[in-house]
Amino acid sequence: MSDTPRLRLSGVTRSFRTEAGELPVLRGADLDLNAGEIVALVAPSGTGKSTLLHLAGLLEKPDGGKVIVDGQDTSGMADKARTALRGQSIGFVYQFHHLLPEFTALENVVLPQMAIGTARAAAEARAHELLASFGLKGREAHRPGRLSGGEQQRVAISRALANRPGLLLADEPTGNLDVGTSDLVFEELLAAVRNAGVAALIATHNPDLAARMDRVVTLREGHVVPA
Ligand SMILES: Nc1ncnc2c1ncn2[C@@H]1O[C@H](COP(=O)(O)OP(=O)(O)OP(=O)(O)O)[C@@H](O)[C@H]1O
Repeated sequence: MSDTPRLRLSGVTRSFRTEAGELPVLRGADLDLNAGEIVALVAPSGTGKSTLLHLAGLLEKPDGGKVIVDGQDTSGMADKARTALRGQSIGFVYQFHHLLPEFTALENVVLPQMAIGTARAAAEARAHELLASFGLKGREAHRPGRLSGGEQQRVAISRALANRPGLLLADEPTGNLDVGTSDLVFEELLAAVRNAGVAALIATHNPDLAARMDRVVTLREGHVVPA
């Protein structure tokens, strides 16, 4: 495994224009995430967790500072290159599954692989393997609407890991599940991430879940600091 951090945020700034004026959310945030490291992001509502995850995930650009993914500085990158890097190196899990409702569980895991050029047969084999590892053997042909909330999140996690990303970003990944299911799915998520040696940044409001990760950070006055 290389020593290059899977994610490096360096002096990242981001503010939003609001009716009350300029709202500085991130004021020079620094964070290094090494391969295999699982970090919890626990911070009060409105302090910038989603903003940070969107910037780390190359969904938005910072006003200043650097977002470096797998050693690649994304600052001056063209949109096409950012999209390619995102597809190849970053997996996302959201609070709500965001699966494509018209496609089966299998297809939802196959499509992001085909989007980066994986052949269908190989993508299907990988999808079968991932879904089986989350206990979804026999459910591959179901559409999301016919799966339980926990099953939907397991498909979403399979999808996030499908391209073997170096970095997984998750925003309250089990936040919409009941407590028992949330614990179970969260354990499965952590096990899969550890197995794959993926670096993960996981925002959660749940201190019990955060305690199971390697490190807990928070946001204070626009900076990432140890919790
Ligand atoms: N596009 C935007 N335009 C204006 N203000 C925004 C925008 N996005 C976020 N904000 C503001 O920036 C601050 C941080 O928002 P963000 O969603 O990152 O917080 P959060 O910590 O993820 O909150 P929560 O835990 O409630 O999801 C909030 O005050 C929010 O209102």
